[in-house]
Amino acid sequence: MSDWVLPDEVLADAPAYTPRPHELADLELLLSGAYVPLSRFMNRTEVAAVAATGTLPDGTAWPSPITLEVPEAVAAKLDTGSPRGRVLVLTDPEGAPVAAVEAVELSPVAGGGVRVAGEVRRIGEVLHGPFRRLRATPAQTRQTLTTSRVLGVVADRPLHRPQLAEIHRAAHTLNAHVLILVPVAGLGPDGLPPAALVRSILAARDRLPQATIVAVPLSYRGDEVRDGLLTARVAAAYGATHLLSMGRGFAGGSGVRIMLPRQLCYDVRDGQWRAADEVEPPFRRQPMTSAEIYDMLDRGFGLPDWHTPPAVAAELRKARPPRRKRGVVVFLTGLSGSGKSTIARGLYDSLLESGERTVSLFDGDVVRRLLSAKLGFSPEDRALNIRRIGFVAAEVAHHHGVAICCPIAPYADGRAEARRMAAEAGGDFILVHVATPLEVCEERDRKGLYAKARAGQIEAFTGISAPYEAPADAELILDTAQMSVDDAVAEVLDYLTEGGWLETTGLGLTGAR
Ligand SMILES: Nc1ncnc2c1ncn2[C@@H]1O[C@H](COP(=O)(O)OS(=O)(=O)O)[C@@H](OP(=O)(O)O)[C@H]1O
Ligand SMILES: Nc1ncnc2c1ncn2[C@@H]1O[C@H](COP(=O)(O)OP(=O)(O)O)[C@@H](O)[C@H]1O
Repeated sequence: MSDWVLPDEVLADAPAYTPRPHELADLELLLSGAYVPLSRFMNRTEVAAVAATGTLPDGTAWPSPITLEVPEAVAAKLDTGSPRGRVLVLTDPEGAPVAAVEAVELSPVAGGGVRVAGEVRRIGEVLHGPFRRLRATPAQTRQTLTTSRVLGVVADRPLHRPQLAEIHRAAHTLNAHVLILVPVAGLGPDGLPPAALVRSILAARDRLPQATIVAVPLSYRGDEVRDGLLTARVAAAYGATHLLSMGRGFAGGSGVRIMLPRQLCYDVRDGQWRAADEVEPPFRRQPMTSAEIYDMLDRGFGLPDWHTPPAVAAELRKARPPRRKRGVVVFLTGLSGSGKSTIARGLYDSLLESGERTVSLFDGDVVRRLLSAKLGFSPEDRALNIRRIGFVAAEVAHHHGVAICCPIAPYADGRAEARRMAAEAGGDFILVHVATPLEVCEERDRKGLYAKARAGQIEAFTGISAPYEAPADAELILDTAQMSVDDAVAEVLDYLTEGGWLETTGLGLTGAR
């Protein structure tokens, strides 16, 4: 830690900025000492060293850059040369100050934005968020660990019986206390929201050996090897001497020894989980894969007792109700005049008629008049428009409703953000690309806008003078040049029915024109 002095009046005058979620998670880890010996956002030399050699300049192994990037407008308010001018207050998403960073170096990054390097200092407690009581710091956690061996387990997925058996076996072999670290900085690899993951782990508590459970703001960056190394480092900071690798490619070299799991299987003769080679094939039952587990939950089947303790199964049923009860966002994207609103209305009417699900329609006109009043069509305004739509749609999905939205949404980034928001709210997201060719949309020109755009009377018109990034991740693609309105609506309804979001019976198509 630095001996950085930070008087109150300096803080009061300092600019404030809310970092992105993964940066806030890094900030928490820096502040809590989980990234020891690192205590600051990295500077250029450190980032270069990590990229080139996988070490900090002092030789400490370090897999990933830990950086903070701010918009140019924020960086412009900082003066690295002056002790008062280089203070940046970092706030949580609600705007409450969490920390200050001493911006000793600013470096522009490709594609806009400026990287801010410097020490961080906590200036406010994070008071909110579920399961705060489980957020012990590494120092607090280490104090409670009295055994010489501590088996770390990064529980980024729920613990079913095979994993529980594995933990028992490893803890017994090592004669170690168990330290369960639950990553809570974002969606888990199975797409479970953090609070649901923690609940599922707590539900397995009485099936664990003596264990300490800690929620850690760890998030994965998408590179399994580096993520594994960083996780091992964090586990060591929390006091783990060993780390049980549960399907993840952890690697040693960070002060912990990696325990490779043995593939256990269920022995139908006595209901025990044993190493596969200890059970003869006719009596062996393999653990279920994540895909099998989630498929059962999606279809509303209970998880079997031989595989999952009932209390864990109950939590997972809550977190992931069957699709016919789960919230879902149906997001139609496409050019102006492609047919989004017409299909959305047909779908909405059908669902209202069937009465099977609660449904909200966020039609373009209503959105632009109310939710996004005063926004225009610059890339920034469109992004904000889609963020707002994605936000309210995710809230609908959170409460198990169906949200239908039909903005042009021309940018892949905005659509991805809407998808993420739905997932974080525990809902599903179905992207429907209404892929009617531009010529057909222009030919229809229902509102006469294409003619005006061609005549240069409307600036930045999608498809003419502004981009439309065709999705590569659409669940459904409809070309309305080739089909009737009824058929287009029926395709979406079929998709929802086949996927289990709607019951198979009772849907008429009378709403579609
Ligand atoms: N410059 C420009 N580009 C595209 N569209 C324009 C523009 N100016 C006005 N309009 C009208 O606004 C409707 C699109 O609004 P959206 O909210 O769906 O757009 S976006 O998702 O924010 O890009 C769109 O309606 P739809 O035809 O229903 O798609 C147009 O009628
Ligand atoms: N299969 C179809 N699906 C949807 N709209 C269609 C179809 N065939 C023709 N159309 C016509 O295309 C136009 C689409 O307009 P609209 O739904 O407002 O598009 P958008 O919301 O994408 O701007 C409507 O006049 C509609 O009647």
